[in-house]
Amino acid sequence: MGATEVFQAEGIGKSYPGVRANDDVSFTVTEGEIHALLGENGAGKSTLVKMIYGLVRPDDGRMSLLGKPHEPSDPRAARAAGVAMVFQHFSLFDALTVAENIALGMENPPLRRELSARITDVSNEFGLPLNPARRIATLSAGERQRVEIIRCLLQNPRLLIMDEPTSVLTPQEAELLFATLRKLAAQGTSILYISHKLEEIRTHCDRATILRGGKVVDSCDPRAHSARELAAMMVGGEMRDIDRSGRQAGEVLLELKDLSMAPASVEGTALKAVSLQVRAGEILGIGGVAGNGQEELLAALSGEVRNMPGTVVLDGNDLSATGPDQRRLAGLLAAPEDRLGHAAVPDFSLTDNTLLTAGTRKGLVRRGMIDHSAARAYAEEVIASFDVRTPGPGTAARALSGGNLQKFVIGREVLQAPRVLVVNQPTWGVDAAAAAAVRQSLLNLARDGAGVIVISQDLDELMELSDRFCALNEGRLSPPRPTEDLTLDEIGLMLGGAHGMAEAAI
Ligand SMILES: Nc1ncnc2c1ncn2[C@@H]1O[C@H](COP(=O)(O)OP(=O)(O)OP(=O)(O)O)[C@@H](O)[C@H]1O
Repeated sequence: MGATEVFQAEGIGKSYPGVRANDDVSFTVTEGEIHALLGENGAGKSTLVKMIYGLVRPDDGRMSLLGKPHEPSDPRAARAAGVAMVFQHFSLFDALTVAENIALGMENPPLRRELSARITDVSNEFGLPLNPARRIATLSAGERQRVEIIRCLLQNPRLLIMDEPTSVLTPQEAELLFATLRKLAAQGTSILYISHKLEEIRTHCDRATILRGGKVVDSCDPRAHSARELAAMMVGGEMRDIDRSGRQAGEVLLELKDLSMAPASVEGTALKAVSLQVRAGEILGIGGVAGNGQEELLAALSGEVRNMPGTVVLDGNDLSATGPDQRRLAGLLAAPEDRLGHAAVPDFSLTDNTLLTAGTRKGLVRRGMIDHSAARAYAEEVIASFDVRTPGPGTAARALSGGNLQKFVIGREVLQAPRVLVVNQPTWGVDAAAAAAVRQSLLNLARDGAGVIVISQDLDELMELSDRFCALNEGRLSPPRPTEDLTLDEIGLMLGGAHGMAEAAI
């Protein structure tokens, strides 16, 4: 045994109804190590870290931290033992300042002035620029994450858990985060890191434990493997290549003409004279840092927000005054970014969740009557076609792992054969194999003659999928450019000045 052990799990098990989420999981994290947890959606990563952080109790096995038994009854006990966790979804109050939010999470907060000074110290020490007096509402996603990280660092954790921390960050913000994690590791803090971004894990992690179906199937030095090899270990088989063939741009299906729209909330972004065309058989990629009007654009297209006459035209018909149901019937479908709450009702079964968007177009609701067996059959079709890992269509949406719910949400729209499909962050939190499947389904949809708009912060994804690319920047859409000719530098320029970018690059 070389390096000092900080955390150890031995034979950990946890079952949910119909699912063995963790099965005989054993692994060790050593001092100052950045340790990746890898696995497909539903492999059991979140369940495992929730047990370490005291949110879930294991059914079997033992954990130890710094040589002592680790059996936290709640997160407070886990924090007291030296474990901190940064979640995928932030839990910050928009109306309060950075310092006020951090004070709220502390057991014995010091006086505000002293706390602000400590926040500034930690932020300087770890290169995470943050002003303690700023209101959360004014911060970018990357800055909000810094608040969460600094909150954790003030506890001097021995083990810091991060669940998909870079999925909301710009490339510059992600670099800043890794520089911070390196410093922390050099000081002896151990980091347990969940991510689906394999290149990121290869570059920054010292060790990887790979889970499949709740079991540890491998452990390796990720730097010694290609991303493809890591993906193969996760799925237990070879990755298939994406097939981009067979697409041909045809007639214009959807046209936005000078679409302007007030923001949905005070924190929102106004859309400013957005114009675009989507042709049959093509994928239009829209890049940009979150918060630059992406949600507003999706709401304007889905019909959740009505538009000025003549601004949204599908197949020559003005849809601007119509709501979501009429747009779906006409063939304009949308899958929003926030899957739990917006795209799906958490407490509804998957069957009932099909009714939300497929009710009319798939004939699951006729003259106000729900056809339950048709809805169930459609849910089953989505589950089978999109490889959604779940005990069945009666399962509540909230019981699915994040990536599996995303596959369900995208599948529910794709299988309705839209004329035009708009998706926002289609593979956010989705594992490499499932992301490839989701992307392939969008390519196939376009190949079969639909128009697709992909809104995403993942530039690699946009380069892989889109025929033309435009950037959304403070509610303005740049003119489209053919993706083939674009270099990453040019894309950077198109995104340049986007909200949060300049600051993150400092
Ligand atoms: N509260 C719960 N109730 C029922 N089943 C659950 C619950 N939480 C997790 N599961 C199930 O346990 C399994 C493991 O889920 P978990 O969220 O740990 O996976 P994951 O590897 O983190 O996935 P992802 O990468 O998609 O976040 C999944 O099949 C999931 O559906």
